[in-house]
Amino acid sequence: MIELVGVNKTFTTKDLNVEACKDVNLRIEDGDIFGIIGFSGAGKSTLVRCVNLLERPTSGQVRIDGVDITKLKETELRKIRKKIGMIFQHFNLMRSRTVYQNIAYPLKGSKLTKAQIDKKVKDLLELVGLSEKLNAYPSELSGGQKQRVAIARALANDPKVLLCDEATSALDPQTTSSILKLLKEVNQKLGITIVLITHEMAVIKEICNRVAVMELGKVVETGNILDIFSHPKAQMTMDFINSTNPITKIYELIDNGAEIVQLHKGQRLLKLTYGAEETKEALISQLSKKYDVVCNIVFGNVEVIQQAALGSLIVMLEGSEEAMRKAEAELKHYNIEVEVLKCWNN
Ligand SMILES: Nc1ncnc2c1ncn2[C@@H]1O[C@H](COP(=O)(O)OP(=O)(O)OP(=O)(O)O)[C@@H](O)[C@H]1O
Repeated sequence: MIELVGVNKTFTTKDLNVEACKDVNLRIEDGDIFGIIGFSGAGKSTLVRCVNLLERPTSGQVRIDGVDITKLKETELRKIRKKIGMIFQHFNLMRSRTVYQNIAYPLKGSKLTKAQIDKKVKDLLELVGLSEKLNAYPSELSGGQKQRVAIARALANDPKVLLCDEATSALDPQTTSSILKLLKEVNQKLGITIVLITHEMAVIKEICNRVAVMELGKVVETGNILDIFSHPKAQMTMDFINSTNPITKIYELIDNGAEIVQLHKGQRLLKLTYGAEETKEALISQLSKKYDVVCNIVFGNVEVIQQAALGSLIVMLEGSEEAMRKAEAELKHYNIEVEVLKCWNN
């Protein structure tokens, strides 16, 4: 388990102090694929580099399996670092060495025999699907292939944790997907905990089970991926979620005064977000019967996150003020997020 306790990191330059991480408290369980999302400059890279002390926190603790590694001597720290692999946006491969040599490099000075190293490298190449490229040089590989080599190299020392610093940001969507699939395989087959930083919610959605949202050095929200997607609290989280949901087209339509969102007296436009549990209730049809409101679906979207359905609906509600207020309260009672997008009088 990784715990960050009250982690602060301030960079002091000639003319200013930058507080890159402010009082960060996080707990990452063994086996998690933990995402850290934030815009550029939010402090994600600094935070993830604090986990293996590539950056030393200005204050606070970094506990790995209960041990505060900021207090360890250099030799002890080196041992811990071997158990924390890392991959980067720009791969950081050694250009003058072959794929095979890149992967074997971290095993230099290990107790393994040459034959054992050879087996290990070949097994890793097979795991990342690049067995035929063992004698190629990095310049002869695509971006996705380079990242596969970097993953194999990061796994050479049998780490317990793999830190991924924007590992897919330089890759096209299809290659991103294949690398994320590989990371998931690494997590499931080898039981390696993955900490992944990104500025793309689509990446988080595809493989993470937990997420922390960072803004200006602070963690503004953290939780299970489905809870975060179905009931986000921080504005920053909502912005990230909206960035991957086609339903947010509605905001553009409202801004442009499109016909489809024009309201008449007694109408109200709502956005409803609901998780798997809530979909079991036929709530929309019940509402109409119970509260004498008309509820028309304007459009909707359902996506599957961590094998659970998450729905969003844009609905037009029509009825008396009292009836609509009660209908909205009923929706909230069933744990459905209700956002009033527009009322007839404004
Ligand atoms: N070595 C450094 N010296 C001074 N300031 C730094 C240093 N490293 C990072 N910073 C500053 O710390 C803040 C957080 O940077 P960081 O790279 O952690 O953010 P990020 O969320 O990873 O952004 P990006 O996605 O653009 O890499 C930024 O304002 C950055 O300029």
